[in-house]
Amino acid sequence: MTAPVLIKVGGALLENAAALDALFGQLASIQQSRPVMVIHGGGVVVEKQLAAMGMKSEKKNGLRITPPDQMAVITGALAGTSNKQLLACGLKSGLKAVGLCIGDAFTVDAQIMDPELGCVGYCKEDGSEGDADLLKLLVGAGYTPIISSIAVSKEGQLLNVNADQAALALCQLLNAELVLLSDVDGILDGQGQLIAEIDQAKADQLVADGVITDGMAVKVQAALSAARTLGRSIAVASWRHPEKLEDLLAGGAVGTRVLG
Ligand SMILES: Nc1ncnc2c1ncn2[C@@H]1O[C@H](COP(=O)(O)OP(=O)(O)O)[C@@H](O)[C@H]1O
Ligand SMILES: CC(=O)N[C@@H](CCC(=O)OP(=O)(O)O)C(=O)O
Repeated sequence: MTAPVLIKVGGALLENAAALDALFGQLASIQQSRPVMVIHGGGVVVEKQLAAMGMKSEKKNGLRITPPDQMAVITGALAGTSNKQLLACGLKSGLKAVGLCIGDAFTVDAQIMDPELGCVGYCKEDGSEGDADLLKLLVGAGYTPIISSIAVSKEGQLLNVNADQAALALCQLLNAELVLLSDVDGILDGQGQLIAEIDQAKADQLVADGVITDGMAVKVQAALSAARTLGRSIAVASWRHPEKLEDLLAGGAVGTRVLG
């Protein structure tokens, strides 16, 4: 089987119906020649739904502190609202889309990351304890899995996994080609210019200088880790330009290449 393409999309995409349609149109076209899977976030949706319930939310080093009493709302926002909205868009685009989470069939093995963060999940980075069977079955039969970052621990607890970290675990499990799509053109330098290529040393420097912060710092670490273990670069680009996706997959200069 050709290596699948794993596209990670960030939450802000869910608020942009035109961009969603354009992206899924491209994915349907790519799916003609190679399998596609989508892993998604939905931080914006989580924030809106927590606020609507009168709940406060905070992040620490780019990760959402997840008290147990917020887990039902967060699960609903990610595995429910966000996942099913993307599913609907995928189906409309002609894909045989299926909406899942990383906990289905214990695809990704996750455990509590740090009790101070509450129900935040940590995935084994190399995917060694996951189970790729379900996704291989679906992808082999021409389905397009659309997967949220809600995990289930071995003890049966629902966990909130950062979607970039979930993407990292999945791409390692499936040896997939990972593309991280966000609301920016790629990783930007101190002048707001796109960085074409970045390695660990350059990333560490930009994080230390406060140029790479918040969610982008988590994303870059996930991409560096995947690039290192898979032995190939990982692209960080924008979902605002889906027309560039095929060029990106063909190795063109689109977004930032994160080198291992
Ligand atoms: N150096 C940087 N280059 C680009 N974006 C950055 C940088 N540092 C911080 N960011 C922020 O990271 C955001 C993308 O990360 P995140 O919010 O987690 O996105 P997503 O939801 O797409 O995963 C950008 O919208 C931007 O505000
Ligand atoms: C632990 C943690 O931070 N979970 C994230 C999961 C969603 C996510 O990562 O969404 P984006 O890709 O849109 O940022 C959260 O609750 O926001």
